[in-house]
Amino acid sequence: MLSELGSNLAIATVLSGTFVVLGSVLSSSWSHYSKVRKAMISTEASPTELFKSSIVRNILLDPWSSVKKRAKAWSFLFRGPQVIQEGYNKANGAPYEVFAPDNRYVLVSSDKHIREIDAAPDSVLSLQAAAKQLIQPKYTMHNFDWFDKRGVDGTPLVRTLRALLTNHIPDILPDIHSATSAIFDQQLDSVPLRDGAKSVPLYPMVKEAVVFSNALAFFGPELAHDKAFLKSATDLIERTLLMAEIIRLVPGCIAHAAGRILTYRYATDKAVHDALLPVVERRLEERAQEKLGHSVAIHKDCIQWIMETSPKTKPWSGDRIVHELMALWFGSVHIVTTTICFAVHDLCLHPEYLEPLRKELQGAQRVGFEKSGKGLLLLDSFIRESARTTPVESMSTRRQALQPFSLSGGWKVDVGEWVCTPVRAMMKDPVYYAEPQEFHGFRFVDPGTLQEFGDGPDFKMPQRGDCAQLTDLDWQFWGTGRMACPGRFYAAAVMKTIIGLFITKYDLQLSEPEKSRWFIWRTSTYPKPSTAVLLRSRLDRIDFDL
Ligand code: HEM
Repeated sequence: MLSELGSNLAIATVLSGTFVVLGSVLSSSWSHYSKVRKAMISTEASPTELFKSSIVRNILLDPWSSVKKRAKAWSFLFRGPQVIQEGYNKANGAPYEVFAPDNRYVLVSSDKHIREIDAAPDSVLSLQAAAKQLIQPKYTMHNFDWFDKRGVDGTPLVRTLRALLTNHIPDILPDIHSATSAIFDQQLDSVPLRDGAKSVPLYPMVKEAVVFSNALAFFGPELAHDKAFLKSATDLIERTLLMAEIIRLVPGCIAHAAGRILTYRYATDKAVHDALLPVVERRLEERAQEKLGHSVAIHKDCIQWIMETSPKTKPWSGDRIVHELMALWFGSVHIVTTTICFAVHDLCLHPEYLEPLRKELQGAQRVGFEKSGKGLLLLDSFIRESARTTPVESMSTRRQALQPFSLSGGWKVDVGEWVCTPVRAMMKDPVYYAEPQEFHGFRFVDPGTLQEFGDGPDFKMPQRGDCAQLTDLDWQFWGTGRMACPGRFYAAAVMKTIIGLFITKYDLQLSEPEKSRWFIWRTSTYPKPSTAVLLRSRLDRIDFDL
């Protein structure tokens, strides 16, 4: 589906791009012409003076630059990370702008400007509004018309994830571990053994494990074991990506019609909604029964916690809870899957890290991880370095302006435009990281900790003393301040569990290391679903049991 997504988007883009570049040049020329005409009527300026103005010069004398500008905006779809990097290199720490076909983004990287974004009220800069533009929930999430402004009807989701799910991690890790191990065994069973190894496409293998983990954590064991539900819920993610992109790219006047047709033709949101709703309604009923003094089943999952933390004065309806769960599902499965895939690629490319990581996973550190869902410092550093060198996202801290917003120094963000951070470029900047282009899996480990794991190769630590951890908020990976990802502790624990299984169960290498392993769409770098890994079962393995 992801490769289908890539090729469908490419074809749709080339076709609609040609029309829209021409159309938008014509329409922008027309609107500039009208502005000039109005200006001529309303000012004292002579036509000659006005003719010298930049607008007239640009549009009437230099239509070519308008075409170039639009073409560049469309090229953002295929080379977004590069466009952002080029702007970053020129800006020298100052804000700068980039254009996509459907929007203008102002990118900021200094501490001062990032703090200004975080301090702006939700009624001025909104993460929710940016997310709404990104995934078009009205069409992709069963008509979910969420609020632009955060917390209008409470923020039970943030409390659910940040506190309740985080505390619950040690309880669910053993199930996630054993289910993932079984998923891996099953996937390998269907593949022939050649020269002692099996070649398995990595992305579907990881996706199945993440889908199970998140379904268990969010919806509970009943739905996590329902294969038909998991299939629809998995399709929902990739179709949402595809549909939202098409709706964003077609001209505004036909976006609604396109949305309706796509919903009718491709959507799986109804199936997911209809499977979740009775479960949620049953929970609401149980809560009512409990209030009357009846004893009811105990559930520990996000359905239950969102219900319990929703505002007492105006509790959320079943439908509202389901919509929130669907958005949570979409936002979490994909990013965790892709981040794990790149970390596994890095394990294949840097096999010298495997032995110390195995020692850690089979030693005393593991006990701490089982109890708290935290720790495993070598693996933590390896994942952080992998995400630093190959981040899925090139933009973070996205905020859409609901009112005009000005940054200190004069940069303006108009209503509808976004302000965000160039996370990928920042993570490759020598200002923040020594030898930023090089991969050093134990960059963030304290040398004493590394020594405990013995006499392996002499790992280079270009940033001695920097013991930053995966879940720390100093690197834009999880966003900024009060909006920073509330699911990061869960995400880190699941990533360590799944990557830990690859490390302890297999010797691994890329099947075709010379082939490209990713493709770009807008600001995202996606692992190619066809990339396969050669897995050799480690007969002498002591499994990383939980
Ligand atoms: C590698 C995995 C993940 C990454 C890189 C990631 C990254 C992010 C980022 C960059 C933001 C925006 C923060 C901002 O703009 O300031 C965010 C928000 C969010 N994330 Fe994650 N995330 C991940 C996994 C998860 C998971 C597994 C969950 C759920 C368990 C989750 C739930 C959320 C929610 C609900 C928000 C919105 C927070 C709000 O509205 O205040 N994320 N995440």
